[in-house]
Amino acid sequence: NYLKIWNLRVVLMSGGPGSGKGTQCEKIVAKYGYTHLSSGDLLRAEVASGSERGKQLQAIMQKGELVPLDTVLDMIKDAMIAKADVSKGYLIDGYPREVKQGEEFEKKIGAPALLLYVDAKAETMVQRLMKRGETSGRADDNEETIKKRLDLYYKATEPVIAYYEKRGIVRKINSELPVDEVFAIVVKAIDELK
Ligand SMILES: Nc1ccn([C@@H]2O[C@H](COP(=O)(O)OP(=O)(O)OP(=O)(O)O)[C@@H](O)[C@H]2O)c(=O)n1
Ligand SMILES: Nc1nc2c(ncn2[C@@H]2O[C@H](COP(=O)(O)OP(=O)(O)O)[C@@H](O)[C@H]2O)c(=O)[nH]1
Ligand SMILES: [Mg+2]
Repeated sequence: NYLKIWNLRVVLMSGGPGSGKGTQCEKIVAKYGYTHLSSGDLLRAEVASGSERGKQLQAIMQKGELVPLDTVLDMIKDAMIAKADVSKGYLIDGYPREVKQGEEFEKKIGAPALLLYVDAKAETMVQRLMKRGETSGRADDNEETIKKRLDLYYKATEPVIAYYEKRGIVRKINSELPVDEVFAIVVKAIDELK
């Protein structure tokens, strides 16, 4: 089963902070039974554990900066291996965040079949995150950190999408639409895979 992860389908979910990745992932899991791994959630779980490593992560995330590449990739890989027996495929949310992370993912795990790119305007993303911040309890859902996350997204993460575009696996989806309309396009993209 250690080897099984290399044969399972990998779908990447990308897009800016607040673009609706988590929302769409939940719906994908309900329909397709993929194993959802959100790198942000994995990191927040480590923070919540109160470990020494968690404390270091917390400081980075609070500033809206990126956690070192190896830390996140190891967490994702461990989680993939742990689920290999029961998994029907993986939905990786929020990773890779920069081109280097994409390259490392390919080396250590493999090539993704599809990248779903949920795209919303910066203004929309800020609005959604400020709203989410009222109830999320997330230390980084505040105006100052949101701005930094957005800047870093445009600088570091958008080039990742361009990197996968060259391979023809990117499906760009307008996530300004209502959730169910966004999902209908997502379903089409996944169903076209074979
Ligand atoms: N591969 C990743 C994923 C997350 N993070 C850290 O975890 C924070 C939160 O990540 P995530 O939950 O993915 O948040 P966003 O994409 O900003 O937005 P959202 O929660 O809205 O999906 C990031 O700002 C960053 O500090 C990281 O360094 N590397
Ligand atoms: N109007 C609208 N709101 C959305 C949509 N997707 C997500 N949201 C809202 O935007 C916020 C951020 O969504 P989330 O899924 O956490 O985004 P992520 O940061 O990309 O994971 C949430 O509070 C959602 O309720 C969408 O397609 N349309
Ligand atoms: Mg999310």
